[in-house]
Amino acid sequence: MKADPMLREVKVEDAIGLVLAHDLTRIIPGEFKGRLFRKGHQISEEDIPALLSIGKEHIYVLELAEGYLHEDEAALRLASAVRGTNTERTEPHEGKVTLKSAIHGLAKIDKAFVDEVNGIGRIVMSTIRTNTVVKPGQALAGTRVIPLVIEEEPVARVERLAAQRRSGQALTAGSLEPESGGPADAAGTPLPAELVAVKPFRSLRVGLITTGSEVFKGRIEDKFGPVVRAKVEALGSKVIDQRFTPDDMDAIVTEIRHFIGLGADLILVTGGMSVDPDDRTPGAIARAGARIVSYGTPMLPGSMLMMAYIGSVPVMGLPGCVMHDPYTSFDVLLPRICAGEEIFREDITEMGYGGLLGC
Ligand SMILES: Nc1nc2c(c(=O)[nH]1)N[C@H]1C(S)=C(S)[C@@H](COP(=O)(O)OP(=O)(O)OC[C@H]3O[C@@H](n4cnc5c(N)ncnc54)[C@H](O)[C@@H]3O)O[C@H]1N2
Ligand code: MOO
Repeated sequence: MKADPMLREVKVEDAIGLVLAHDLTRIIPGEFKGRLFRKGHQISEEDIPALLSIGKEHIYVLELAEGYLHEDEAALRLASAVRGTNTERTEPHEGKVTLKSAIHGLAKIDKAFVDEVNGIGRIVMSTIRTNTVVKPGQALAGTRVIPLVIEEEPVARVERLAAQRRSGQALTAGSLEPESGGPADAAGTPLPAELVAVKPFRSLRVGLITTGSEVFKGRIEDKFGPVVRAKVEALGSKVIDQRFTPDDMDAIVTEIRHFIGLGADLILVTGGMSVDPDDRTPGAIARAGARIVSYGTPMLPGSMLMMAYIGSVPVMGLPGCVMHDPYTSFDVLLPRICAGEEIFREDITEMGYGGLLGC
């Protein structure tokens, strides 16, 4: 391999007293993968057998020229440029910097920005998917550059892209010219964008309505309530009350209005969502005066879910599979609602791609 002009190649036996230019990794399959020596380590005579054992007969000593960055510094600058609210940054490790969540919340990752950065070349920005629920300490993004030493320009370009994106200007691929289409408020004023960030969950007061004559009349025990309650509580919200109704539209409408009157932040109506004559929930949500965002969600399981709003209060019709399957369309939408986001028709339609999980 051709040596970089900033790196002086030295035989290991001649390296005593010199300083390593980068972390050195040891891999023993099935046992160990990690750093054997840290960048900046001063080589001593005892290190020589270990270096030879990982195949190093020569090492690089770093002499950085003007306008060039070491991989650690480049990774740090990239991570700092993209880091948003409620994130923590690690120190470089083997040339990589990780951004982690500082809180339990909803990861927000700007996919278009990530694509743009990775299109530059020799720069890696690897992230989890946006709208993932994350715990404190969970990794959100990793940054690194491919060469050990890189010109400053591509890193500075990411910094410029990040600054422009944050200031609410979307970018056309490959250019730094702003275009319309960035995040904006209702008046069309551009909003600052987050590139890698975590939104905290709000504590919502949730009204739960369980429909079904078989449950109402005591023929079977309610199994929906405990499942929904656990999902709501896991996100830091609370079910303020659970009301039961038979398969009767007026009764369901009455309970929806009851929770609106109580000032609930979210209303969940379980069961009665499919095609039987006794399935009254979608009609009841509409009759209660809701604006229907969608009846039908292109995700399996969870295809019969209804997303609606009465004023600003989200109302969801939850099909039977929410009680049965561990991960459905409800588990995609609930965290976003708990993070204070409004769900639009487009959010629903894009759930189809990758949404076939079973059922
Ligand atoms: N021909 C079609 N069949 C089905 C369709 C369809 O589009 N066409 N959709 C399927 C999907 S998807 C689902 S999900 C299910 C059920 O949806 P529903 O929300 O209408 O569920 P129910 O009919 O109300 O109940 C189904 C099943 O679950 C029991 N149940 C309901 N609530 C409770 C509760 N609180 N506790 C315990 N058990 C409950 C209920 O007794 C029924 O056995 O429909 C598919 N079929
Ligand atoms: O809504 Mo069903 O909810 O796809 O199994």
